[in-house]
Amino acid sequence: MRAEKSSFWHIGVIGGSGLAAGIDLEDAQEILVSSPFGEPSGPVVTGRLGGVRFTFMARHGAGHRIPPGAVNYRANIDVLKRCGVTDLVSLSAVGSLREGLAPGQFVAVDQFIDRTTSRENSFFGPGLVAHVSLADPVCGRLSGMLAAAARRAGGDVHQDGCYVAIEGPQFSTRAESRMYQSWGADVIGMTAMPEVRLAREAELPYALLGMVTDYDCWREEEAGVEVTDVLAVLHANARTARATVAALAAGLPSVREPSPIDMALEHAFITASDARDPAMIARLDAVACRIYGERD
Ligand SMILES: CSC[C@H]1O[C@H](OP(=O)(O)O)[C@H](O)[C@@H]1O
Ligand SMILES: Nc1ncnc2[nH]cnc12
Repeated sequence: MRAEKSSFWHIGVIGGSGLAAGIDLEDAQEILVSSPFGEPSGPVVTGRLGGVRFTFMARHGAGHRIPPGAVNYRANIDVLKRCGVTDLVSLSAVGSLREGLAPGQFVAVDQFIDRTTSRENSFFGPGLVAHVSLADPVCGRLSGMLAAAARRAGGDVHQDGCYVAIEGPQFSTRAESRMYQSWGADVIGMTAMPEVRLAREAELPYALLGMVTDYDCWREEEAGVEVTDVLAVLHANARTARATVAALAAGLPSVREPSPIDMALEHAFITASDARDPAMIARLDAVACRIYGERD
């Protein structure tokens, strides 16, 4: 395992609802990678796109078997890091909390409000305490390139969206939906948290492109969200989502300059070196490979 990231891009893509079929990769290989954090959502598919390595994982597993609250986000991020991913892109279905964000459009998300209640949200804990900064949870460089790629692929893309992550699996009540609007959230979903937190702990720059599928339930005159409507919009936009990934590959600079997020753990540990739990350290061989991984 590499201790430092190389100057080559290796883009991880986590495909959400409607994207379990994956992305089109050359020389694609399916690999089941195990993780000390338990079962990931499934195997990854790794291959190349325009000379760039991509590794894809279906967030809800093949056939969408795993609900948002049961996704093993830690194992998924650990596995992607273990594969050598340098940067991580999430393609997610989101509901809109704004009139101006219509179904079929895309939103580059840059902020989050976490309303999830029962998920493992850190790789660290008793025996090894770490606090990373999450003030700017998304990588501006990656998010900018992803949004530009989505536009080149024909998508209508809004910038600077705030995503409220709910526990689900039920959709919100109308009162909740209006409350989230009043908090300044623009879109709503069930999966970005704790994925964003864990990507940062794993020193992986992260960007999320939301595909707006519905208006949630804040519009009095409209019925609540139905999965069939969500899926209809997703299927109509799946081609653009795939074309976005291809456009991202085509638009990446040939050399990956380092990101400050590559060093997110640098000042995060607070547990004294001699008080750190060796068992905790052992399972961080991928997540914190820069610090605790085997060196070549
Ligand atoms: C099928 S609608 C609800 C479902 O869709 C979103 O998932 P993902 O972010 O993986 O695309 C949403 O967060 C819910 O999990
Ligand atoms: N309205 C909504 N609420 C939560 N998650 C969603 N995913 C897509 N639409 C959603």
